[in-house]
Amino acid sequence: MSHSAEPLPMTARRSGPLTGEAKVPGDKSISHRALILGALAVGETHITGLLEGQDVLDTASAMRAFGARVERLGEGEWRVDGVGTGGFAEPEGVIDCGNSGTGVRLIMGAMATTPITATFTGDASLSRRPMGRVTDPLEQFGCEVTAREGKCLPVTIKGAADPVPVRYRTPVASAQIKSAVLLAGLNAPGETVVIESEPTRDHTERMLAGFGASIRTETTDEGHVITLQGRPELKPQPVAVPRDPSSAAFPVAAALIVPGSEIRVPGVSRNPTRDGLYATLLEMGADITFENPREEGGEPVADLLVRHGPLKGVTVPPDRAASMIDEFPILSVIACFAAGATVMQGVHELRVKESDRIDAMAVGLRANGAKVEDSPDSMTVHGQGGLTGGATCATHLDHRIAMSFLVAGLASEQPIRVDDGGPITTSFPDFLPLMRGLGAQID
Ligand SMILES: O=C(O)C1=C[C@@H](OP(=O)(O)O)[C@@H](O)[C@H](O)C1
Ligand SMILES: C=C(OP(=O)(O)O)C(=O)O
Repeated sequence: MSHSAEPLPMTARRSGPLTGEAKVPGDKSISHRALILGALAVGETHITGLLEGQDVLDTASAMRAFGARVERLGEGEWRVDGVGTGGFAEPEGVIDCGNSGTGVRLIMGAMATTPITATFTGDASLSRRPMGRVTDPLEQFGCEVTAREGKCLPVTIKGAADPVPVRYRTPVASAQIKSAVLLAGLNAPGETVVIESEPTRDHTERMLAGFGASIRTETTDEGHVITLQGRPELKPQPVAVPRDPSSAAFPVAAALIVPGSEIRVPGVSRNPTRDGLYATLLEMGADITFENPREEGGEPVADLLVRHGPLKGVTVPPDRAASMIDEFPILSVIACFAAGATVMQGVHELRVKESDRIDAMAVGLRANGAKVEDSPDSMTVHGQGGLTGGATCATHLDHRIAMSFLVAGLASEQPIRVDDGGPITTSFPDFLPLMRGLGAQID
């Protein structure tokens, strides 16, 4: 579902030291996958720590529409009664994935090799995003796709009655493309293979293995090669969703740039395929310690202790981009408070997210006094140890753009306003109370 049509302006003001504990919500990527794999397993999957953001709630509704029983038992606690690989029923209505690229692309993959027809829609942001990157490889399995001009939503897929397995090299580093192909491969006979040049987040592979699928990953001369044996019987597993490192990035950034701050962020995933921002922050000289490292629900996690301190600009290499793809907007804010230039390379994918994130950040930061350069594939912020603020930023239906500018306003000289904070509920429904609890002035 799309969030309410009424824009929700918000303002962040210079705040005193942020202190306390920031319990950020469950990981969005893992939450989508838990619901989808739960729906494709035979029997009952019990999920704890599920992110109850709109993106994930839309995936839960979609799984119901395809015939799974999906029930909320309590806060973050959900039960999914799955229909088995290839067991999806034809949905009666249109599948509205709201704002979520992950939701729509993974669900298209999950139904493309079952002989049913489904039509997918989304909000204005999702309707602008490219779907051909997923529907092209799905057609190779034998499904039929009709889409709006430019291969955008609405998309209708007539699933393959007699699917064939696929060997596919992803043209861009994208876990959504990889995952859509693997999920389609679940109901194709034989081996489905995905080859990526750069490794991307591996939650689908980890969870498929956890649910009993035969899946292996090798690094060869061809790249990163993932091979899935089709038609497994997926066995329900308890899934404990770790806290989302992409959501943690916002309170972490706020603590780094607001003088005198010291916060703890417990139980955050430290999956190496998601860790690029934290590697970058350490190179910038950030005072972050990772305490109590442990394994939870098949993912490495740690408690973060974050303190304000001086930061210096760095160059982020292109081969790190995939491991921090959603964190560049907030990194560009942190970079304004560092000394010297922060250069972000290989970031062209940011142009096809909920908004063109390079443009949205460059325009908004410049309006608030920052010196920013951008190219089709890069962004450079010339850090001046602070930000003037005072301007209103357009968020373009993009939760990460909204949260990034609100964090910036906590340490800028003048308040920073966003035109619409409504989309924040897609990934971080408790962002405002959590940040206010640390001492942030946002209203
Ligand atoms: O697979 C996933 O859960 C995601 C993959 C990334 O997208 P791409 O696959 O388009 O890079 C990321 O930006 C998105 O927030 C979540
Ligand atoms: C890009 C994002 O999500 P999605 O692609 O699922 O819309 C994000 O959460 O930053």
